[in-house]
Amino acid sequence: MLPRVLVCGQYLLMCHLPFPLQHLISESRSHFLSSFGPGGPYEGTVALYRRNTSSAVIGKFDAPLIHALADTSKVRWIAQSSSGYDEIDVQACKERGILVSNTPRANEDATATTTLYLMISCLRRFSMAERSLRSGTWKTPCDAAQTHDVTGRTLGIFGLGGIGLRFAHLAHAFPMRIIYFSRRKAESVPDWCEYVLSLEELCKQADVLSIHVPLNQSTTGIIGEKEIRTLRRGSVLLNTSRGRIVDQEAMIRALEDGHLSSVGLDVYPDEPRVDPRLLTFPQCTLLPHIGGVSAESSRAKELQALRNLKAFVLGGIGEDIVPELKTGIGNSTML
Ligand SMILES: O=CC(=O)O
Repeated sequence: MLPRVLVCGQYLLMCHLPFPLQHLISESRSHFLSSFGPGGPYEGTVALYRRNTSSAVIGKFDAPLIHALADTSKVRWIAQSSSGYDEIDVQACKERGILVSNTPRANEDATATTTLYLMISCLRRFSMAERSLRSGTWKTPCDAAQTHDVTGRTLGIFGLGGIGLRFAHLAHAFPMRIIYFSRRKAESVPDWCEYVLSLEELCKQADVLSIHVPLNQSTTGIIGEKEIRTLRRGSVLLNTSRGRIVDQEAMIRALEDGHLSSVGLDVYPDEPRVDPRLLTFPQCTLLPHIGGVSAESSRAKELQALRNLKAFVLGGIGEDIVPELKTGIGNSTML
């Protein structure tokens, strides 16, 4: 039997592939996990193409799912079609010899553009102004004279990966002063992109703090009460990464007492649920996790995930393995 790839989640491309694609037909997690055996619809599957949309049917790829998958199937590769892979328990994958790839780069421009929009909208209150026009009250209650120019402000970028750097370039055009903090000082970044030595220093200096680190154990809740209160009064917080990186309760308290003038969010801790208290701050701009999605980025993500799968199926090892799994690869290849 030819090795097969199972598509979990939305998949749009029509292209010729050197392996058969099976689409998910399961309507429950238990059906999914019991379908890899002999005679089952997913028999012969060695790799999965995955999007987060599959969670609605089969749930997150948490430790129980990964262990069950390893026990009942020959799956050795999960190609996540997005840059974030926090819905996959990579430690469990490591224990069971399953590799995970993601699609870094593919949505850098889309996500950076979304962050730019959120920043402009928070400072100039454009989303609020549009809502006043649409509700028939023209400019009221948005008072444009109370809004702020972007030019000349200090943008603090937390995490200077591909998206953070692309956003830095876009924001520098105003110009803004750009500072960043990452686990390490980035190589070959422009001189105008200044490294600061700690997250605390970043928060002290920024008028706008923008989050571009991935969600993992060490970043969960990393922007908490202390970091938010270290920002100057009236600062803006932007998050297009993952909701759980910010302590939502601390953020809402800071909106309530005016320490944060507004927040621009594309992500929330418990999506698709949005805490109703956030809707009571009209000056905030809130998007429904669409930041990394455009026609171009969706195509690029699918192509990149398929390239990773093709390399795995044909050569025994794919590309874009997530950092946590880059060591000890030898045991997990198909060959
Ligand atoms: O949120 C979008 C992504 O992780 O690509």
